[in-house]
Amino acid sequence: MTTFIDGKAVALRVRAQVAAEVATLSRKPGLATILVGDDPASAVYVAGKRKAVREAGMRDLHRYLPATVSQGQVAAVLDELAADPGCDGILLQLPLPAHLDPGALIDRIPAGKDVDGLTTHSAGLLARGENGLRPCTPSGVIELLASEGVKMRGAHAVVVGRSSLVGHPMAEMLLHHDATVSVAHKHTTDLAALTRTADILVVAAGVPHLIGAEHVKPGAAVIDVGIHRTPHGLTGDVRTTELRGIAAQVTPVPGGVGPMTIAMLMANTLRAARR
Ligand SMILES: Nc1nc(=O)c2c([nH]1)NC[C@@H]1CN(c3ccc(C(=O)N[C@@H](CCC(=O)O)C(=O)O)cc3)C=[N+]21
Repeated sequence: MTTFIDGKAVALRVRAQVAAEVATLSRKPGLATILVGDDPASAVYVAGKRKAVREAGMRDLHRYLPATVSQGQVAAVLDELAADPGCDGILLQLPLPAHLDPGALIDRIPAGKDVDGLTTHSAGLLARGENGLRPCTPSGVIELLASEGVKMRGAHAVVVGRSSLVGHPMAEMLLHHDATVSVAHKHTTDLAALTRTADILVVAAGVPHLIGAEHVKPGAAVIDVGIHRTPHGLTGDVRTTELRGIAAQVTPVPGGVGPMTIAMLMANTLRAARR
């Protein structure tokens, strides 16, 4: 029996809880999403985040900047939001146009407003296991595993992908939950041999349909972080239908990890506002 994890339902629960707590605050938390340029996928994700902000009873402080904007102009917007007491969280949507340096811009966000958990400061707190704001997508994966009762302590977790947005923080968060963690990437010599030893398999490779039945141990929990727009609709990094009857749990795309990313962003913004 394979359970298809309903990420949308878990996300709605998290968002409802955030909204209930926001309603008790004397001041509405504000989240600034910053979208640079006209990448159509980014526009969809940012629209989803702004809708969630409004539905949580928070203030939408969205900024749009044209693709031709300079590094200094983006920095000025970030600095203005950093100084604004009504702004509790700042999210710079990635990817940025190629002429901009994302690392330098992200690091202008103060740690207390880093609701994406992507600054050098937040990454350092995560690496040291200290309190801080955590990246939303790996937080959402942890929340999904917990809500499904998947045991992390002592499990072998394999993370496919090592990006600073997902793979790397994901591995660290699984470590903090006492899993034994392996990280695979494009230079891994025998991917299937490694992933077949995984009790928990988190796939964040950015390669459509990379993972199939031959990669999965019977009874494993498989989390698909990939999201790709094809002429036939959205698909992930996992050939999910092949895993029916093999995996114990699997997340669909859409309706799996994506909605959790947005839910954890709302939870981070509430946390940032409280401090
Ligand atoms: N600074 C930054 N922070 C991010 O968190 C960030 C980012 N940059 N860049 C891109 C990725 C991607 N991402 C998603 C958010 C929601 C869905 C989502 O809601 N997906 C829906 C489908 C929505 C659709 O139609 O595409 C689902 O999977 O069911 C997906 C992907 C956040 N990202």
